[in-house]
Amino acid sequence: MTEYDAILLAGFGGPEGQDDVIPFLRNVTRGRGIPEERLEEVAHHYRHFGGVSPINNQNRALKAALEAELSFRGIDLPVLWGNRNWDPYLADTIREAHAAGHNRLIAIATSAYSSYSSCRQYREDFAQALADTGLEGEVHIDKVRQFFDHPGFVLPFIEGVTQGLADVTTSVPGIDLATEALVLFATHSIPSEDAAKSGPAERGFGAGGAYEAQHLAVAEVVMAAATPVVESGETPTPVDIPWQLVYQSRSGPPSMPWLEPDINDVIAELPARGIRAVVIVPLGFVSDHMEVLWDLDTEAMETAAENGVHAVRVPTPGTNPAYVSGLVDLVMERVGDVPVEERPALTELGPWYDICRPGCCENVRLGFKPALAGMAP
Ligand SMILES: CC1=C(CCC(=O)O)c2cc3nc(cc4[nH]c(cc5[nH]c(cc1n2)c(C)c5CCC(=O)O)c(CCC(=O)O)c4C)C(CCC(=O)O)=C3C
Ligand SMILES: [Fe+2]
Repeated sequence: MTEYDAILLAGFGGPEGQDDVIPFLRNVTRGRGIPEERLEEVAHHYRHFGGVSPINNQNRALKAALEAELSFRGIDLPVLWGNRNWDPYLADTIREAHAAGHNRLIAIATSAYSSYSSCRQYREDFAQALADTGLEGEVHIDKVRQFFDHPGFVLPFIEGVTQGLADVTTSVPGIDLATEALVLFATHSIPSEDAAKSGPAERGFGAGGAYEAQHLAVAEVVMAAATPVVESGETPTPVDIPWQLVYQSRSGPPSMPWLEPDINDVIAELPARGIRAVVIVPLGFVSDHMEVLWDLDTEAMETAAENGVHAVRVPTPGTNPAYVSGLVDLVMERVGDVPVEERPALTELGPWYDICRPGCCENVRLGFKPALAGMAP
């Protein structure tokens, strides 16, 4: 048994009004070398929605759903919510936790895959929050494993793709799913250099690192489970529907390589490939972020319409009961010190590590920063 006295739900944070937009963007991009034009562009996405990101309300809803699930299971752990880049900030949440007597926290970061931005940066910000509050040695923070292949995270995507393919079949009469449809698994692009450094070096993941390998492995699981089976003839045969991993939300200077191809470039080529419909899966996102509302629902949908391609976007896990219950399972496997071989994982890559390996997801440009919940370098 590992004794924890609270769950720390660690979010990214987002603006909640027009006045928050610029200060929020400055928080996110401090020291990052993001070009001014890119910031203006992103500010415009937020301004379009009244300066309000959906992310904070998504996290409020997730917190409430986790509390309900914990109470239903009779588990006495409060859920404390803190963000990396906006109010409520991690440091404030941790200070309040300590004041209320909670000193052994198990963190859930709202991010499923391995990379600097999606794992290590959360761990660095935990370390920074303890330094800022002077609570090093007083408050202890562990973090649940990256959960890209946990059934709770994957099931909502399986439901969504199944539903999306059914929608395509009815909306585009006579479509042949095997030749005229395409499932696009979309995730956040990251610098190629960060991708290569994602995950432990000794696992030998190749150029795209653990980040790309994890997305590809989960996409395969989703396709295998969501593919319709044709019942005609002797043996039911699954329809072999083409799918592809694509990237979105590229930032940084144009001279710096980021993961490609971009979802819009791929959609623009679809008429030439004879594709008439796409199912867009926000595989890299745990809930409706600005990247989903703008980059997918606005931009990618527009590109699809311009090219005469029917497009449906699958829901994010959000507060899907399977996801909420899966997150509680992830906490409870740590509380119960459940052995690795008994932990659920739907791909060969997992279950991922509780304690990140030395050098895992380091950022070569920003240099070394202390991080919690990992092995000593
Ligand atoms: C992998 C990844 C995730 C997924 C993992 C996770 O979920 O944590 C993610 C999530 C998010 N990213 C978000 C917002 C932003 N990300 C930016 C910048 C960047 N993201 C990066 C990567 C990722 N980002 C990177 C490599 C940069 C370049 C600068 C840097 O190296 O840090 C910028 C600056 C402007 C721009 O450059 O686009 C903004 C505003 C929001 C909030 C959205 C909302 O408000 O709903 C969320 C959830
Ligand atoms: Fe981001």
